Amino acid sequence: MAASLMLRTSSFSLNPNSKSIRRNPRIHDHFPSIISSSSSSSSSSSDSSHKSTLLKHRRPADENIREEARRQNYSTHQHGFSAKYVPFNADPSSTESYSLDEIVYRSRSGGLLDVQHDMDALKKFDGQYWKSLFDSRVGKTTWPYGSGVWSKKEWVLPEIDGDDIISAFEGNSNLFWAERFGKQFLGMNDLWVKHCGISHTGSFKDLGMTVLVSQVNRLRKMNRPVVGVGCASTGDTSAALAAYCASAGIPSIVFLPANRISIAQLVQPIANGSFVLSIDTDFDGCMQLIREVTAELPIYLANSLNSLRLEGQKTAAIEILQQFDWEVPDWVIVPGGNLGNIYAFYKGFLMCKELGLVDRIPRLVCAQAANANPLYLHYKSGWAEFKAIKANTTFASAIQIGDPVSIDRAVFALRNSNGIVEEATEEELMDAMAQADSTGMFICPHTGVALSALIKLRNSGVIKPTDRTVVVSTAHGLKFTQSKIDYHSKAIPDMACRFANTPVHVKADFGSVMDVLTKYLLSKAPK
Ligand SMILES: Cc1ncc(COP(=O)(O)O)c(C=O)c1O
Ligand SMILES: N[C@@H](CCOP(=O)(O)O)C(=O)O
Repeated sequence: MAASLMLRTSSFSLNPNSKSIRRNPRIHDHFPSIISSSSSSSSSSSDSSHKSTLLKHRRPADENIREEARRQNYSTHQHGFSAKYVPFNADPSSTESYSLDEIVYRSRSGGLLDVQHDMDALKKFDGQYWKSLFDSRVGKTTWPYGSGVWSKKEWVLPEIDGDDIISAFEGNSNLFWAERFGKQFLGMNDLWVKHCGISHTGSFKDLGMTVLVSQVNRLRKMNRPVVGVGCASTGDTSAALAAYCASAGIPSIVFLPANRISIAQLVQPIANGSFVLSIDTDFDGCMQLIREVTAELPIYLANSLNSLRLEGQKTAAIEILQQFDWEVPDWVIVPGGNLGNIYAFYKGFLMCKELGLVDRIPRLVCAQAANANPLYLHYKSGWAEFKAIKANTTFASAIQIGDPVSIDRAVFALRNSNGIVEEATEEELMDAMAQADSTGMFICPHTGVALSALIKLRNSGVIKPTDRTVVVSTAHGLKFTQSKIDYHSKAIPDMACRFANTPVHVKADFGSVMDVLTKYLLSKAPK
């Protein structure tokens, strides 16, 4: 009785895509439990009170969503989907590979690793099948598919049990139509900002961290030697690591460059109970130290050197395609620092192409602060020998990185997507941030770097007015209020702060207030 109630009630879950699911009988064969909760309607009752009673009792009152998923056995093991670590960009003849249950960050030769999926198993299902499946999971609270990352579980960590997943239902972030910014500053009508920073800990790092901490949770249950999880950070990775570890009850350790991250970012791991080390060096120094430490102690490395992270981050690319109804934008612009994310985007787009969801991938642009621009210099040299640099201070503090661990991944992504690298000076990135904010956004300086790159590429005619363009916004503007205060109070040496909106100090009397308001309204009146 309870089960049939559940099936009937689920049919009222108003899945906007249930029609497309019904058109594809193969999904019913392979994911019966999923389909039963999305399209098994047998009721045409118009009695809405009956429907709402049924909705209320979708699962027994003493059962939570994780238990519900367990009972329905949403496992995908039976379909033979799997993934393993292989050396990044390995020669096709290479047989080196590692189980994802091993603790390994580098290949035998010391190179990067990549997570390789069994594409033959995934290809047994066509593009329409995957589109329908992913679409059917958006906007639900079904464990774990309510997450934008885990809604693509088969392409992320196919073998992990739902019980081991640590998720804050991250992802599914707003793809914002930047109507006024596009029109006013660029003459563009199809400009979008993917707000990855409007998320659980305020940056895109949540997408990768849910995957990494879930896998750690699994490893610990398997009694693998993982006492804690650690990272070096410019502020966002540490915030995400702290939150997901706190949620899982796993100790986290973060190495932060002293006095180089915002107060908002510093307080995040403190509040979430991380063991916080403030170290007198820059991010590259912290990164070096965490690599050495994780080689000695039972601390699992959570930086994007660990390719697990990128499996989660790549879902932002898939989500962009999904939000455009599986149409491919012309350009995607991503701010780059340690350079994992640009590769994650490439990988997400490429998987969609290889599995038949789309027929091409967008051109990628990686945007760097001119004060921390090793990739830009490498690009300008025609990809000659890469040279790490000493990164200078930048308002885009989360990308103040001179020796990015994922340099090879980034070069690969850019070369294979006909990509471009641009840079932005401090004045350019701060102006772009202020301009965007003046049109109703509230972005971080890193997004300012990406918007500056867009402005340059529009001005040079590389990006056309009607090109569909997505700028990836990587963190929440509220993490970087001090830089906005400095800008708007014109307190930045050698910067004109052309778009500053300085508060007016006014005496507390009616006449003074009237005077300033009259002047203001006259300046705004239509000419
Ligand atoms: C807010 C923000 N934007 C962009 C980046 C760059 O991402 P990646 O290091 O993957 O290049 C980072 C971190 O490095 C970040 O924290
Ligand atoms: N911006 C990052 C720098 C580290 O990048 P990761 O992706 O390798 O963890 C941060 O927020 O720490």
